[in-house]
Amino acid sequence: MPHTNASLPALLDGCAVIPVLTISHIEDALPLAEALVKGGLNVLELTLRTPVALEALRLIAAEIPEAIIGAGTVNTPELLTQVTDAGARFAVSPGHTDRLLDAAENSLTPLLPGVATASEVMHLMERGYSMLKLFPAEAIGGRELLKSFSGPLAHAKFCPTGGISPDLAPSYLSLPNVVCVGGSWMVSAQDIANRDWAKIETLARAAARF
Ligand SMILES: O=C(O)C(=O)C[C@H](O)[C@H](O)COP(=O)(O)O
Repeated sequence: MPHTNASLPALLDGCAVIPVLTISHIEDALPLAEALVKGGLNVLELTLRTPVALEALRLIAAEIPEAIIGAGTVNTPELLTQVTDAGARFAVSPGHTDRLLDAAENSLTPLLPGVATASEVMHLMERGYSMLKLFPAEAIGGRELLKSFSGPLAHAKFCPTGGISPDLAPSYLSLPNVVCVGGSWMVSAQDIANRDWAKIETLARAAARF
């Protein structure tokens, strides 16, 4: 039986906001994840955009058991294998390819694949996926696009990400086809560079109330 991401809703249960992390310095990994978890956000997406990302993933997975750590930017089958080995509980991609979906079918790590069009939603639903990342959400129509999808693609559920601010997040979350939103507003590069973990925790706490 090929794997889809049917296990994702249970893994993300109760999570409305997924912080999208980009870590440039390995020594930031643990205090950053700790601040988010303390603020009430325990599902984290760590992007593979920096040279230390895999090591940071491994560290958070090993040291912070309260965190449900997933990997973002998982754009190839090779990366899916690497993040699985590093301890990722789920993987996220900005889009999808047949190679990536074939690899995900044989992986125990559930994939949240990215979509931007109705055809892509149909393609993924045909392959057994009903929970999808809408990316880049704001740039491609955001809430209006999701409302338009809800009629003809009623069974698809989304985690919109890309350009979502704390002002916009609640109105995304009020849509019936939105399960959670992803965003980086509570983990800005500037706050991480300042090692302002208290501010990040405060922003996380506000997001956890959405
Ligand atoms: O690296 C990836 O896999 C991504 O797709 C990145 C993130 O989903 C967006 O960059 C988050 O968007 P912002 O909230 O606008 O910062």
